Amino acid sequence: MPVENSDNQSCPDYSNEQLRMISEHPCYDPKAQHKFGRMHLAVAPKCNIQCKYCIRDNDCVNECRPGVTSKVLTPQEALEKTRQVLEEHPFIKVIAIAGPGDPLANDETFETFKLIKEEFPNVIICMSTNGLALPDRIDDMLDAGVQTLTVTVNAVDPEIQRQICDRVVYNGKLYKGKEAAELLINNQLEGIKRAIEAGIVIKINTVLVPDVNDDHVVDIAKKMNELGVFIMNIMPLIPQAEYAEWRVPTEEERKAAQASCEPFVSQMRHCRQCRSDAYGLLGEDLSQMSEERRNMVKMETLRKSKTKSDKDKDD
Ligand SMILES: C[S@@+](CC[C@H](N)C(=O)[O-])C[C@H]1O[C@@H](n2cnc3c(N)ncnc32)[C@H](O)[C@@H]1O
Ligand code: SF4
Ligand code: SF4
Repeated sequence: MPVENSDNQSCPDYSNEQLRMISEHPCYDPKAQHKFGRMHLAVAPKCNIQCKYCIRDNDCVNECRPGVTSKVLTPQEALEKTRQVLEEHPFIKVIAIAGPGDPLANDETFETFKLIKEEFPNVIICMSTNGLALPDRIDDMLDAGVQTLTVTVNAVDPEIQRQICDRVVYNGKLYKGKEAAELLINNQLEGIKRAIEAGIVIKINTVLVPDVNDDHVVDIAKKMNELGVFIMNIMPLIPQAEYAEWRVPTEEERKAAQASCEPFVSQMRHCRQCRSDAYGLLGEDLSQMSEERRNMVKMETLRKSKTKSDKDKDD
């Protein structure tokens, strides 16, 4: 069944199973965001590239941005956390690994997913990567049960990419400058193509960096359309690291970028730029709540599920 989208979009035909996953994934379907939650397991601290806007931090309790976590977990700790959280919050349907580094640069990612898939075969397994190692790890990802995947694509032109990331380590070798940017883009495009062929549903993240890639996002969207990417998430730059002095794109600039890309790839407009250990509904990160507030949310969830089962019995 083709997914509803613009006329000139070369969307693959999605299977019923893929459509079910999309409808239960709070980032892929805006209607799912108030019903279903996701949990990020922070098991992946290392990264194989250095984006000029990224700072990865552990022990951050109060900061709410990508790349931070309170603690890096081992695969076994991640499994135990999943047991506890899914029991208390059964509305969480997606178990994801999104850092604090790059999931494909950490073998713990695959160990964790295998443990989780064995015990919770019905959850949606999701991952977020820069895509450098994607062509090499598709089979490992399929073995580990990955079904939905986000790739961060900030440029499809190496001259623009090198202004955002110009250092990558691939097969033990350091690449710099334009060569690094070219390698990253080629692997991302090849990896996305192969992942889609393998049945993985793809979202891309694009960090909107004013005066660097803002006029270029539409070229990214056109390329993603050719590949059959499901949805594109244009996120505003959080100024830090080498981009600490850069300006944040205005709301108008972000909306204009989304509008220019919409004819080519559907746009996600409800991203919360979550932490690497966020869990719960998108707008209600339980990792950031006090014990007391968490218990209130838990009681409310139990109350709602009891009301629903009472209503189902009556019907
Ligand atoms: C922390 S990364 C983890 C996954 C993976 N390493 C990646 O880059 O896709 C998750 C997302 O946060 C984004 N991100 C990191 N630092 C950011 C910043 N300063 N401003 C906006 N987005 C940022 C990344 O580009 C990526 O899309
Ligand atoms: S790929 Fe992800 S974790 Fe690595 S430097 Fe870039 S944003 Fe940070
Ligand atoms: S950062 Fe955005 S895309 Fe990722 S889990 Fe949060 S809301 Fe979804």
